[in-house]
Amino acid sequence: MDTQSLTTLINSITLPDSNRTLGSEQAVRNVIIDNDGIHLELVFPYPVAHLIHELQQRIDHAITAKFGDKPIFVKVQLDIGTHKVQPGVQTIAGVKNIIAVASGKGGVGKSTTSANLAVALSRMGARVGVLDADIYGPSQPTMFGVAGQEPRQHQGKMIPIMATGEIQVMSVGFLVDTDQAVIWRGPMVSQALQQLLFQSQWDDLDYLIIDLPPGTGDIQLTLAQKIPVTGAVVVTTPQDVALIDARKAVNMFQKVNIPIFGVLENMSVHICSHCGHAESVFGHNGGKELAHNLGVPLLGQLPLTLSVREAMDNGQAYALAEQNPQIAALYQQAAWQLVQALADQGKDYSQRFPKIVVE
Ligand SMILES: Nc1ncnc2c1ncn2[C@@H]1O[C@H](COP(=O)(O)OP(=O)(O)OP(=O)(O)O)[C@@H](O)[C@H]1O
Repeated sequence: MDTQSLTTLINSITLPDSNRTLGSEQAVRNVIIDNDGIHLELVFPYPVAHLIHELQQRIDHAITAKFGDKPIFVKVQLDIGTHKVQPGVQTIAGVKNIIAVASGKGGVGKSTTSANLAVALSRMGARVGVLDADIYGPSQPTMFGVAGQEPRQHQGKMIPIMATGEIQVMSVGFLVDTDQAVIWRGPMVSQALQQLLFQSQWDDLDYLIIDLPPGTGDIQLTLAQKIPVTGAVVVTTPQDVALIDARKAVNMFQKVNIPIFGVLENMSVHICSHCGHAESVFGHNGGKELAHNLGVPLLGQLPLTLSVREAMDNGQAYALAEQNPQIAALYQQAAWQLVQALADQGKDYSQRFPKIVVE
């Protein structure tokens, strides 16, 4: 056994639930063979805690089959970078990547999706935040069970509220009586969103999820023009009225050069909590077809289930994932596809170079 052939073998191993290999991800560093056994270091551009166990088994199998039984020591590190955003918009300190979660139509489960994707990403080992940009109807404080809390101030900045699972949450719901916000007009709404984002002291986030209000109004315009967005997730139910509006949201992102990382179909089927019967209440596969037509991944098809509704209403977003492995697996699969799509985006190196001024 020599290092070269061992490295070639390790490079050919595929990642669980992916067609990527350790080689295609350039993940393999420092393969060392010594008296103790085999030592290898893997570096990934996305969180991988969810797949480490299976990956380790694949590595053990492959090496043992070819080179016989030897102790194998695998060290895993994350190197999640900052990726490109719309031209002309600067990235923010403390936030590597912003993911906008949008829908055309209201009530399709955007906030539910935002909260659950955040939980999934956190459980996968990423540093995650959620910004509730639904100024007229903030729901993240409720879903994370932190409603009524007030962010502390530090050196003129607001410290996001820490929800279970180490998720940093900011919402207009922490700052104002939301009944007042209903009468706000365009410029105030836009101002509020920018304050929430830029005046918060985000602590080294790999991903900040922005839960947008439905539609393509003032908030979306501000987002497109002023906020450094790496990409978007579009949430829809399978029914035609939701899909028509979802396409409008897609068009908006495409116009402003924000890539769509995928479509998540919510409320795909209703699962009866008594007999387990699945019924397509809102039609069949609409989100799947939208994703296909756009040429983007279908991140998942989430059922309409009582446990999800109850968990969201009771501030149990994190507990849902721990108590309901089937639902957790669907969101994890969605988050896994999302971070892979995001990692394919070009990197942003603008912060690394000094500005050159020609006089
Ligand atoms: N998969 C699901 N199963 C059961 N209930 C769900 C599911 N997805 C969302 N819900 C429930 O549907 C309601 C609306 O969901 P949510 O608030 O996430 O939608 P939204 O698109 O963010 O709404 P809005 O347009 O008001 O911002 C909530 O009560 C939520 O708990």
